[in-house]
Amino acid sequence: MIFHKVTSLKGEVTIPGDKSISHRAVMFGSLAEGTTEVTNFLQGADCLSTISCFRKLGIEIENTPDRILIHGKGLHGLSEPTDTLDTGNSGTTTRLISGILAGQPFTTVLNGDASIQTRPMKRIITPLSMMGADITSLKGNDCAPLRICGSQLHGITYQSPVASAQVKSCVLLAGLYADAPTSVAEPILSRNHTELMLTGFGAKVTSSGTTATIEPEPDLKGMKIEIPGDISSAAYFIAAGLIIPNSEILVKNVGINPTRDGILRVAKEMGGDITILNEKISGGEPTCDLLVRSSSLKGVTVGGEIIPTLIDEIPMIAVMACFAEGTTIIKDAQELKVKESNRIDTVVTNLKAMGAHIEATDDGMIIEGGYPLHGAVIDSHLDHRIAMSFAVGALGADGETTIEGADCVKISYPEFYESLKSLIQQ
Ligand SMILES: O=C(O)C1=C[C@@H](OP(=O)(O)O)[C@@H](O)[C@H](O)C1
Ligand SMILES: C=C(OP(=O)(O)O)C(=O)O
Repeated sequence: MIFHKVTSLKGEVTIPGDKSISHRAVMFGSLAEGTTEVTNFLQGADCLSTISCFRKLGIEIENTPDRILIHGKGLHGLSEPTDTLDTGNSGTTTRLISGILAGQPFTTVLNGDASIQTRPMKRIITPLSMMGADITSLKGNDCAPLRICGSQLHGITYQSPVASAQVKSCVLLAGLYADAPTSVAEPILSRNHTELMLTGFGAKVTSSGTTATIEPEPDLKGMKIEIPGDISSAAYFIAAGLIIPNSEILVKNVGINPTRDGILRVAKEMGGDITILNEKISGGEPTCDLLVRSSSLKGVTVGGEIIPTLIDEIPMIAVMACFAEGTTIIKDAQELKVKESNRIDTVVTNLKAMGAHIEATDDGMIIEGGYPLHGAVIDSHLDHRIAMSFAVGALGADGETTIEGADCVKISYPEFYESLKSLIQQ
């Protein structure tokens, strides 16, 4: 897909449903008694992978344009699938479903695409094995394909070495099937959608600092869920509005859960002109609209506790930093190496191709902003976050930019390019 520099972005965009929350609605709705009705569900390929897996586990799920109906069968209502569950490109599907499958009285094999088959699964194999699960990486490389022979699980207290909501959620979901309460502590608090939504379904989940604890065998009851817009998708329009001159974008329906809102805090610290409007609670999560205007940005240091709250937005922050005066340092972000692509490498290589002054570090990158970017051929590595971040960067770069594998945005934001184009002023 080819992009050129634009002079101004104006208008409004409504952000589609949150990917993390959409996955969880399907999973928890499947484990609840009765029907769960979900509106503003994200029809991205990752969430469709979750639907397909739960259908194979015997759950009837009606997917219509205005709502999803999940006919849950209760905690013990899943049935043995007849073939491998395909988790596609989705780390969230792979890791969360593994926690559920560990507690089932049957064996399942899970696999996904080439990217999923390189993503680390030892981080879930270790705690699930401590709980008594029999889980094997079939190629012996601690990645998918995984075979999970479910069994009676034991409650554990687990200290996770990584701040990861996927690890935390996996262990808490296995804890639904354990013989005693299960606790997970993490080095820094990660997104808490699992804790919030499971509580809504009737589970007993308590959180204290960076530790979450779940009681086993709750009666989960189907419910209605309105999914808020995904701040990780909003990030592209926030950045676009700030870096493109003469721009004003109203970004509507953005989830601003404090465990996810790091991008807003960083954009404001960089000098971004962002006004929060219409704050409300939707589906148990805080949401708002954001009015974003072109701004003169300055470099910042991003590291420590804020990292889990903006981990998926770092490619966009790196591109934004090229349009800011001064130095931006991104650190404590080693997790970027184990996403859909190695996002330290893919960001640094592609930004260098556009003329940016950027160096990779072991846990992030250092960017000298203020040097104009020029068009280049960008390899997305089929990573949706890379394609979207560079599409925005291309609108501020001189000349022509080609994004290879641009179609991968279907993973988390199928309408991304249409929404971006609708803002371009001729
Ligand atoms: O739990 C989730 O929904 C997610 C957690 C994060 O991954 P980690 O748990 O690996 O940090 C994030 O990068 C991913 O996009 C979605
Ligand atoms: C890392 C991501 O997702 P997942 O881990 O679910 O593949 C992402 O969406 O940026």
